[in-house]
Amino acid sequence: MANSRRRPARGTRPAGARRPAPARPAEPGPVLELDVERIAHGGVAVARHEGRVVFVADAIPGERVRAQVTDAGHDRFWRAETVEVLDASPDRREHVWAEASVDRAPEDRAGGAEFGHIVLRRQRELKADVLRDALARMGGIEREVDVRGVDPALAPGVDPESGTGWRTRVRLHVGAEGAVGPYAARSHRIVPVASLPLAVAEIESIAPLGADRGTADADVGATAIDLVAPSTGAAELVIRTAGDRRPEHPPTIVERVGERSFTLDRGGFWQVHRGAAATLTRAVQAAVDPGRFDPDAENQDLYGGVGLLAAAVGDRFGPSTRITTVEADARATEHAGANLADWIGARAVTDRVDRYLDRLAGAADASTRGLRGATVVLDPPRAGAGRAVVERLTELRPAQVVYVACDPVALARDVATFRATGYEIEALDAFDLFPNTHHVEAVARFAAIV
Ligand SMILES: C[S@@+](CC[C@H](N)C(=O)[O-])C[C@H]1O[C@@H](n2cnc3c(N)ncnc32)[C@H](O)[C@@H]1O
Repeated sequence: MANSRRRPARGTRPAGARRPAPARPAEPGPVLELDVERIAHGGVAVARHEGRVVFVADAIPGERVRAQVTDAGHDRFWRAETVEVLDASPDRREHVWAEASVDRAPEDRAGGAEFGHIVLRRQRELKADVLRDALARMGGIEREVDVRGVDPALAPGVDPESGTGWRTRVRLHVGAEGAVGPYAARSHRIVPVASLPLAVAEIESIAPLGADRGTADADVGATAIDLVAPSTGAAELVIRTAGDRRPEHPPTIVERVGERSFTLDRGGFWQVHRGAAATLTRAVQAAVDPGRFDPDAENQDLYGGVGLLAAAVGDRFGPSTRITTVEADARATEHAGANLADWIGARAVTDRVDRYLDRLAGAADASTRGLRGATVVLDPPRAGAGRAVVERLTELRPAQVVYVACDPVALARDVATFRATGYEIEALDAFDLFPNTHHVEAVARFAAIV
């Protein structure tokens, strides 16, 4: 069971601790001088060597770098790590996290901040490039898009210049001999760190960092330490062990977004950037086309979590708006029901979205409207909604779908399915909810073209 706040004694190797992955894959190759061409999905850059693509980490398009090939085991491409920057981009800066810097050996670079050496403006341009390229190649549409930073007014404490101080959830791993830290950039090797600059200050202040604080969590069989800083109440530290099971009544926390409060399990899903929930609330409200919105239709918040985006829709269109939030996790649905209790028209359902849509399709006949005329908010996990869900959803002919996407390639694949089923993108916005990483969030509105 997870336990919080207990600080065990220093010491021995934990029974269930994960062994670090080997620092290098099996087939390291040569050190190359590479001209870096463009950015690829996943935060690595693309260069070429003797006709072969080389994915190179910690480089910026336009730079010339020396890179160690770490994986030469593929015919079509190799992987490499920058070990020296020979001709630096004007957009290169000192890494915001010293422990993730290119000055360190690649295997000792902390993961999770793979754009931290790039000025924010350029990070956002690169994210826009990836999104535009994915939409063109996989979605078949040419579309310009800007990636916008979070409005500083929505994220107190976040530094809008460096893009630090935003992460409200952090997982540190506990390894052999009690080492505690994030994983290295491209392996499961634990990198002990003295700072967590991407995290909000409350998390940094309670995290077991640095040699002096060390950790003895290993002694209680800890495999990870989760740090959670909700927008109300104190930050918490939760020790995870190998046999962890979710307790019947997990501790809850409360997150505030504007005037609204959302209760959720402490370990439950919540948008990670301090200003993300408010940013997406605004973005979804702006994305819904009021001309297509019918408050009496069977509006849906699919992959609804604890009801954040259903609330966004309800707050825009009024308390009698009908909306059903659908979520696979029963505890989250329970919270969604309570969080949305002041809406007469709100319902929370525990189900997998694919099964739920199948049931709706089965029930939609002359006597029910199904999703005709409805507005659907779709906020799937990183893998996207997928072809089966998009096909089933569009068969039900909603008036509009507002898709919140945290992966450009998954979005682009789903765009292709939407288009094949008679829906087109009408609006697209993108937000930098993960500064100093390669991740980007997009909000798109689809509507039927026939
Ligand atoms: C990206 S989160 C979005 C949650 C919510 N919209 C928010 O912004 O807080 C995706 C949610 O989908 C849920 N989920 C994942 N797979 C699902 C599925 N197949 N059917 C229903 N819900 C699912 C997860 O539990 C998670 O709460």
